[in-house]
Amino acid sequence: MAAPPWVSPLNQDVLDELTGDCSGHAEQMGRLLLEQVGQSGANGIVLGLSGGVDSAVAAAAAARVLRDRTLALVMPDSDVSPESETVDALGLVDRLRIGYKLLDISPIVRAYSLYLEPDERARGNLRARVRMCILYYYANLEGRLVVGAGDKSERLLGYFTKFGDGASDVELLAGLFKSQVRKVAGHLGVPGNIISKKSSPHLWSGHLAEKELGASYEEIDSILYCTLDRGMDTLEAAAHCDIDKDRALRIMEMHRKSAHKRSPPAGAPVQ
Ligand SMILES: Nc1ncnc2c1ncn2[C@@H]1O[C@H](COP(=O)(O)OP(=O)(O)OC[C@H]2O[C@@H]([n+]3cccc(C(=O)O)c3)[C@H](O)[C@@H]2O)[C@@H](O)[C@H]1O
Ligand SMILES: Nc1ncnc2c1ncn2[C@@H]1O[C@H](COP(=O)(O)OP(=O)(O)OP(=O)(O)O)[C@@H](O)[C@H]1O
Ligand SMILES: [Mg+2]
Repeated sequence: MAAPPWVSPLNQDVLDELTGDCSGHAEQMGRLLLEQVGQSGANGIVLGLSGGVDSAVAAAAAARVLRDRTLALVMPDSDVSPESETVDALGLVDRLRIGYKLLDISPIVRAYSLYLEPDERARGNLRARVRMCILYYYANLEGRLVVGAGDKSERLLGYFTKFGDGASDVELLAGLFKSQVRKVAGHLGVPGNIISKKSSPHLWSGHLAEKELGASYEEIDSILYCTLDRGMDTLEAAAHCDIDKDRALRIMEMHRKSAHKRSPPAGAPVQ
């Protein structure tokens, strides 16, 4: 089968280097969770479980150390979420033996839409923000911390909804590129179909991450790794990774333009 148009040939050595030894990451995530729950005095954690690989890894890491204190919220919007995602999320909850609630957010999103002019992107981000509100509802109700599952690739590109899925008390995957998350998922026993499925925010029908981003995660991870972790300039990284230079420049442009999503709001004190 021909590769989709947003995928270009790639230097596999770079990817092999960055996904090299992933054996310690699951333990690190467990330590971070225990430390944050311990220090805050929280009763446990709550996380959104979509059926995608990021939240599956977060849930599996949490189940290892806080099985009885982990609540997974499965929150499809039945107007746009594929049913297969909910089936995968519920299957994982069963396998991990963690507590869960299934809540269809479609009536909530529809209620907003009664009063707001239509816009696909704004409504898509609203879905992420409705999920955030429900996560914090349960955090308040049951004394839990909200655990976010944005990976390093998404965070560095700003590929998340500000104050939506980007809002949390603990970011569990922020140190792992998407390629690393997929490998750690294997160590944690996440089912193969969740690991290999195409990444998607499902904020609207037919929404696919790599299509919207215009590059594959392998390309994105290689460029971000070579520039930000290994200190190459963008064109050097593009040549090193065998990636089209305009694509590499676009990736780094997304990184620069999204700096505001990784910082406190302008004017807010940082201490
Ligand atoms: N320079 C600046 N300084 C300070 N603030 C700035 C700003 N530029 C924009 N802003 C603010 O940021 C807002 C835009 O950010 P935002 O509301 O997030 O919206 P935006 O970045 O336009 O959209 C979110 C993106 O993340 C993707 N996403 C969302 C959720 C989950 C996932 C996933 O992978 O699962 C992916 C989604 O597909 C979309 O591409 C602006 O409306 C403005 O309020
Ligand atoms: N239907 C859903 N139910 C519960 N939480 C959700 C749902 N959709 C998204 N989320 C939350 O928003 C986060 C961001 O979604 P995102 O699509 O980036 O992650 P993912 O689905 O776990 O993995 P992938 O990025 O590979 O699709 C998820 O990790 C999850 O916590
Ligand atoms: Mg997803």
